[in-house]
Amino acid sequence: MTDAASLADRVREGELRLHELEAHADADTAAEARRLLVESQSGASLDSVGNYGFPAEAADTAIENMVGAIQVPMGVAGPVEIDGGSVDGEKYLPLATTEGALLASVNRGCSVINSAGGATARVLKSGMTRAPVFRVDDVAEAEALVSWARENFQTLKDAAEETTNHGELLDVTPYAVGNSVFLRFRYDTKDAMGMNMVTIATEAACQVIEEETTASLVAVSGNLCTDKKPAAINAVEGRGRSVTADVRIPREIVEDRLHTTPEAIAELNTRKNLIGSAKAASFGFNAHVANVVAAMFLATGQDEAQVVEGANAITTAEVQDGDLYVSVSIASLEVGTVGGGTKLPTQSEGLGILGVRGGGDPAGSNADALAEAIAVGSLAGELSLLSALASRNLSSAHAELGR
Ligand SMILES: CC(C)(COP(=O)([O-])OP(=O)([O-])OC[C@H]1O[C@@H](n2cnc3c(N)ncnc32)[C@H](O)[C@@H]1OP(=O)([O-])[O-])[C@@H](O)C(=O)NCCC(=O)NCCSC(=O)C[C@@](C)(O)CC(=O)[O-]
Ligand SMILES: NC(=O)C1=CN([C@@H]2O[C@H](COP(=O)(O)OP(=O)(O)OC[C@H]3O[C@@H](n4cnc5c(N)ncnc54)[C@H](OP(=O)(O)O)[C@@H]3O)[C@@H](O)[C@H]2O)C=CC1
Repeated sequence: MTDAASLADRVREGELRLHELEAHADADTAAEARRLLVESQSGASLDSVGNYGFPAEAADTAIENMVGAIQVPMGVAGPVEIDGGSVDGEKYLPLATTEGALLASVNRGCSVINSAGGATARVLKSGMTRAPVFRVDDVAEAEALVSWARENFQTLKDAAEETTNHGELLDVTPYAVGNSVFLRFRYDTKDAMGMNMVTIATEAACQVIEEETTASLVAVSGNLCTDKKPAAINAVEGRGRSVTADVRIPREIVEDRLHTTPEAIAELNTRKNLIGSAKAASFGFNAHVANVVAAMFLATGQDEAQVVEGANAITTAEVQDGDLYVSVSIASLEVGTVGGGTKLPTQSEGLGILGVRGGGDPAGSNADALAEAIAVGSLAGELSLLSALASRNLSSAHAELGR
């Protein structure tokens, strides 16, 4: 019997395990069986969680033990005019969030950017990293490993690239601490965010290192990568895409549309985003770039834990000949348009709104375009929030739209 109730009974009786139901029924039935089990054990209703709008099978490489889907509302801001290295023209920005006032804020920023003639965005550096950690006997061996890695880059590149059609090893940077050696591998992963790709490729290179040197691999990830943790190395060296967006806004537009002045925004940016962040020892010298990064990550199927790195952003604001110049530079924005969650039906539609679904031509251009769109969305959000703070209407806006 493979109906959901029978499957749930068989799990209760210890005949089947919760995670192996897909071997006995289609993915939707397996998810329904799990809901029945969880509902009976917890007393919770999972009616809404079970009311999802895609075949459960489409999520088979995205989740295990699936019971349904959490639905986050999605909206659009814009369209916003972007002059990018890989994205060009008017684009609606897809954002998924539960924070009332966020879309209104980004929308206002987009509308002001349009009135100023559009924003410029460029990816300035690109490369996904993986840094395995090796054990050696002492510092003499550490030095020998570091020298070997420097002299044998081509050998490591050949081994790594054997595992992928798209990935290219760009460089390997060694770091040694006593008898621990870290080799930070950096790859061009084209349109993939690349964490699976670079982990597989680096593991192949590590095998060669163990064969050719005295070093022992302790772990393919030694945290100097650094993935999904706050880390200065990403803020300084970059990880994924390092992307910048800017705009110059005439004074009249700042006064009419943002209810403040270029001077007030520039002062606020210095005291809040620069001095305040420095005093807090924050990596994020910005107001709420993470808001836009998180919302666009959810809407386009990115790995949501990497919002940690996406918050490594600096916002600048200055008065130029009476007008306002604002920029946002995100050091480590880890995005892809193929692989991972980008394949899911709703997320893939989110990418479609930006015209960046799947692989780009040339390879890598779609992920660059996505990074540039996120940077412009962040710029719009910064502009609007800084204006709301400068004109003292942040709390009233949230009281009106978010409660
Ligand atoms: C809320 C506004 C935009 C009002 O701003 P306003 O200027 O009073 O609004 P308006 O009614 O005059 O409309 C201006 C434009 O805003 C947009 N707009 C206006 N309303 C909507 C709406 N309902 N839906 C969609 N778009 C909307 C729209 O573009 C509109 O132009 P139009 O299209 O009409 O020509 C403004 O007060 C604002 O941006 N406030 C800031 C809110 C914000 O950024 N919240 C998120 C961040 S807060 C947080 O999470 C982080 C924090 C604060 O803790 C970080 C930190 O420490 O700094
Ligand atoms: N393994 C880990 O340690 C971690 C994994 N993750 C997860 O990894 C996933 C993302 O990894 P990622 O490697 O991006 O995705 P996938 O593992 O889904 O692999 C994407 C693959 O798509 C192929 N591909 C097809 N067209 C292109 C193109 N135009 N550009 C680039 N690649 C293309 C590549 O194959 P080929 O290589 O053959 O060329 C590439 O390896 C996410 O689900 C994330 O949550 C996140 C953090 C850590």
